[in-house]
Amino acid sequence: MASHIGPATSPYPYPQLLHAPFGLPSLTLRARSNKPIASCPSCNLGYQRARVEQRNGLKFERGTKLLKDLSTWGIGGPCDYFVQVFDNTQLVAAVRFCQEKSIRFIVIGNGSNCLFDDEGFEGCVILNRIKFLERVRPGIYRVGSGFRFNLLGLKCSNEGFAGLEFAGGIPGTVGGAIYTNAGANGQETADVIDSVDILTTESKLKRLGRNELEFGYRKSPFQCMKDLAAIVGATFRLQRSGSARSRQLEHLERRRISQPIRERSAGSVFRNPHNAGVSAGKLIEDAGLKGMRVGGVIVSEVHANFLINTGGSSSQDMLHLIELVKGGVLMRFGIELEEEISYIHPRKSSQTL
Ligand SMILES: NC(=O)C1=CN([C@@H]2O[C@H](COP(=O)(O)OP(=O)(O)OC[C@H]3O[C@@H](n4cnc5c(N)ncnc54)[C@H](OP(=O)(O)O)[C@@H]3O)[C@@H](O)[C@H]2O)C=CC1
Ligand SMILES: C=C(O[C@H]1[C@H](O)[C@@H](CO)O[C@H](OP(=O)(O)OP(=O)(O)OC[C@H]2O[C@@H](n3ccc(=O)[nH]c3=O)[C@H](O)[C@@H]2O)[C@@H]1NC(C)=O)C(=O)O
Repeated sequence: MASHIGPATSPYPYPQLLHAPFGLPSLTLRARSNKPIASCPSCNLGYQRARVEQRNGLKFERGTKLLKDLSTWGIGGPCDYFVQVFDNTQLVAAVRFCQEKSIRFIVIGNGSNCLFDDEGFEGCVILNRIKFLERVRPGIYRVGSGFRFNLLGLKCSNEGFAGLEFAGGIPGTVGGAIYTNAGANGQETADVIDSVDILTTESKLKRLGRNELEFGYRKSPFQCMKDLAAIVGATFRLQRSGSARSRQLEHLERRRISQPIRERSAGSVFRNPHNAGVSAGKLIEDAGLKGMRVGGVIVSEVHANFLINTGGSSSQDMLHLIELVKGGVLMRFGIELEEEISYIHPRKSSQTL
């Protein structure tokens, strides 16, 4: 998406309080710019004063936010700027701020489909918290893109409407689900979209009807929309059904048994290969790769398409294991797996691995 605006200007170092670990002698710490950091007068340890930039009621945290705290994998270093937005006006203001400063930005939801880098992100990370839910008519739900997809799925099914049963148990946001065209159990997000509201890079709000949007398996038009700043909301059209909730409970139970839901993962790492008639997870298992480990990352014994951060994993560990898995499947079956997750490069705009 066109989330990367202007050159990557990285005025590091930003603020972290960089106190040295307890017991260590006083150090002159250096941030990534190699500029020395001032000494703390009280404890004589190196530090930088935390800085927050305020603009139009928004608080931009500079250099203190660790991306590992924003991703389900628990991996990622600091971002130059971090801001949370709760409505469209704030989102517009955040995007304008980035444009004025010529800094890149990305919009994230729950970080359940992202691999951040240990080096962090030279730009601004906008955390989407646009969370309204409106019942327009029975079966028609208008919802903010920061609304939890799991919760939307549970509510709709409980209220007797079918189409979003599969969303139960999916850890992302509505925006992330639309962007990735999330799917499971034979259903996908695109099936029930009526329209999607977006913010363009020219700060225009636009409503796109379902017939203007072409989706595919784990593909949406938003992934290559040049003037997209963010998805801000969507309207879903569901069908009345007395069995939606019981179907959802069955899916949830199957998910609980077949996926390592309590571990640190990003769901399926690879898309299922097109026309191969077999899932990526099965291919990885049959290539003998379950349990393969690099540093803190392991191929799950429960579902081989899930790579688990067992603790202390680096982004390099993850990238390395992804390459090993791809290589193993290619060698054994001649099939090239394609990543489903997005890798957020610290400096480059491209997010493909
Ligand atoms: N089936 C399953 O069990 C699982 C499914 N998933 C899938 O991953 C999805 C990820 O959701 P979530 O965690 O919220 O997403 P993330 O925060 O992980 O973001 C993933 C990508 O989606 C884009 N994105 C997210 N929100 C928006 C938005 N409002 N507007 C435009 N682009 C957006 C971002 O693009 P950019 O970087 O370009 O800004 C980002 O790279 C889930 O909904 C689901 O599809 C994940 C785990 C398990
Ligand atoms: C988890 C995600 O979505 C999941 C979604 O939850 C499930 C449930 O419908 O179906 C897809 O997985 P999947 O194709 O691996 O589905 P599963 O039902 O788990 O497995 C398919 C087949 O492969 C076999 N299988 C799976 C994993 C494994 O390690 N070994 C194995 O043999 C299973 O036994 C089954 O016969 C989605 N993944 C993709 C890439 O399409 C996600 O997108 O992050």
